[in-house]
Amino acid sequence: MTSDPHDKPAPQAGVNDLPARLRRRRRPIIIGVAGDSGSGKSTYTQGLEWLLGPELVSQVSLDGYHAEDRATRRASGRSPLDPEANHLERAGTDLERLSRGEATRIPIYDHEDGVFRDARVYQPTPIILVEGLHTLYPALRSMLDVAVYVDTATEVKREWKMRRDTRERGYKGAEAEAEIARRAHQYERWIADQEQHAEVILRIHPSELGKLAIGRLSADVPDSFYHLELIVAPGGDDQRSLFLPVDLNSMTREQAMPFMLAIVPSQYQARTVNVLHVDGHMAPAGLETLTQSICAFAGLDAPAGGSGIEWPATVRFAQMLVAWPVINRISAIAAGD
Ligand SMILES: Nc1ncnc2c1ncn2[C@@H]1O[C@H](COP(=O)(O)OP(=O)(O)OP(=O)(O)O)[C@@H](O)[C@H]1O
Ligand SMILES: O=C(CO)[C@H](O)[C@H](O)COP(=O)(O)O
Repeated sequence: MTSDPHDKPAPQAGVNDLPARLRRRRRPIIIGVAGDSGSGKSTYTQGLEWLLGPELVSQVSLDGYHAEDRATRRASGRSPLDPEANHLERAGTDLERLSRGEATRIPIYDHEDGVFRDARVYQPTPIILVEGLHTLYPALRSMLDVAVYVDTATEVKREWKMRRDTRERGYKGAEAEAEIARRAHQYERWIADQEQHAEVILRIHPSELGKLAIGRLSADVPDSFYHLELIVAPGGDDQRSLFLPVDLNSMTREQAMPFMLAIVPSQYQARTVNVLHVDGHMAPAGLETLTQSICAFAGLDAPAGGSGIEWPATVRFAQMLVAWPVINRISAIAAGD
């Protein structure tokens, strides 16, 4: 760790042939992502899959390790947020096998109807994204090469979860409401503490641009605008991840406003971290430059569309914000082999 992150050079583009290095490795790199249900874990890590492609990256969901399916939970009253209602030791054993590069049977939970499907034999890719409610619990944490936590404000998470669970997971509105209310204290009790173990934290709040205006904000703030807060603690000597590979100030020169950027070196939980705040309109040119800079740094071809989902610019931007420190860490690991 450094006490003064300012004296570090900016990252150079094109220094790292990451795909070739990753293909040469025998053991996968494991990225763990934890956070509440509906916080955006899958959404915000899909940027890594988009950048690196399915040959190099795949996801494992820990939801398959729930001890009970939805109908059983309704009868028992247990919550999937309770670590005791999950087979975390078994998840740890499976993850250990994957980390040795061995094909492993992974249990599958199907959210569409809330039942378990047949376990699937999973062939490890060079990078494995493990996402779930308890990913940074002790049973799993020691196997992770990078730990990420997504912390989305309650009101934002509520809206996203309501919409998704009623449209895609077969919940009735009232039922989804009741479930969210029931889980509020469970989140604080069982999930939130994992944040202290993460080296990359993404916080998402409602847009705060209105508070920065003098008098009244004279621009639209659509519902899709959020205040993103990216907290990065360097892993080992990896100082590059603290800084974005581009000067985002150029985004303020775009026609479209409003936009806010702040970079705040901080001490947080006894660690030196950098905190990046962005809020508002994510200009397409800035997003493109950020994507290209990450690709150039890692020696990646620019992604040719392909994830099947056209993400709004605000979501894609957050995906790239998370991808940057993670790719830095992956590069440092792959370079050290
Ligand atoms: N910036 C955003 N704007 C609008 N919707 C978003 C945004 N980010 C995520 N969402 C939506 O929020 C919902 C929850 O996201 P996601 O499924 O990624 O969460 P999760 O943490 O993986 O949830 P779970 O653990 O329950 O599977 C999804 O429908 C996703 O499309
Ligand atoms: O906390 C969750 C993580 O996604 C889910 O609620 C849990 O996996 C159970 O899923 P479902 O609500 O679809 O039965």
